[in-house]
Amino acid sequence: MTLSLTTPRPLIAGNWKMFGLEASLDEARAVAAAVSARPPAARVAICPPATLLHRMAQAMAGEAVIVGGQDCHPAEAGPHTGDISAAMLADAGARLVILGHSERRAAYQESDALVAAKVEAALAAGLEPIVCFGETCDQRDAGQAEAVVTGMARGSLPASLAGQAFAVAYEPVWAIGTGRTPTPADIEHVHQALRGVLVERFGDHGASVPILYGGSVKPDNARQILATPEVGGALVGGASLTAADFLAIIAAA
Ligand SMILES: O=C[C@H](O)COP(=O)(O)O
Repeated sequence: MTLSLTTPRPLIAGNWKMFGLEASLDEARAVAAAVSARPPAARVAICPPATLLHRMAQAMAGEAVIVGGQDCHPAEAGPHTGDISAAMLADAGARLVILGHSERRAAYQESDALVAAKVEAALAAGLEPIVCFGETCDQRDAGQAEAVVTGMARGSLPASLAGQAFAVAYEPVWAIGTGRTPTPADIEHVHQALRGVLVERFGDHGASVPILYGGSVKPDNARQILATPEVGGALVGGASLTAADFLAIIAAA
């Protein structure tokens, strides 16, 4: 990864999804111990399920690992059974939150407008959002990847992000959990298009917002993916569940 003085540190974020019980905290502790002993070039985050958030944040206190949530409700509080607000995430110790992940867009019909409202809620609670976009296999095959992803970005990134700390993630749906990845050229192409949207929306600030890649990032492909122009980090699913694999990806940044 080529870094200039104006390039922010890359971000390597682990998304544990709906995996992890109390014993899994040992993996996070192992990650924290390693990155604290030998600080990496990248910022490191882990986003556990909500049940582990508070305990992980306590375990990571004073460590160089940021703890984050995987979603939040757009409202500050209210009668929303089963939901969690951004303020609750922050209260539990989260400092960032993943929003608009394709698994939520697909399972709960989350629209770009809803994702944008969640981003507003996250900012109000002082959380750094990681906002996700990605095309399906059919959309890629139809040559629509760039148009789909930039359209999602325009609809999901509210103007209030101007000047705020945030990241975006390009996650092709067909690459998530499949072991398949786009070519570096294809990743660069979509990231360049996303950079164009970020600059169009946020000017100079948009030029420095990290654009993460996510979708089957593993220890054996991380170095190549992270060296791709315009890749500012990774959003890692399965390989973030074990300290050994996640640390290998962190070391590649
Ligand atoms: O949020 C993470 C992504 O969905 C990638 O998941 P994966 O690394 O298991 O493919």
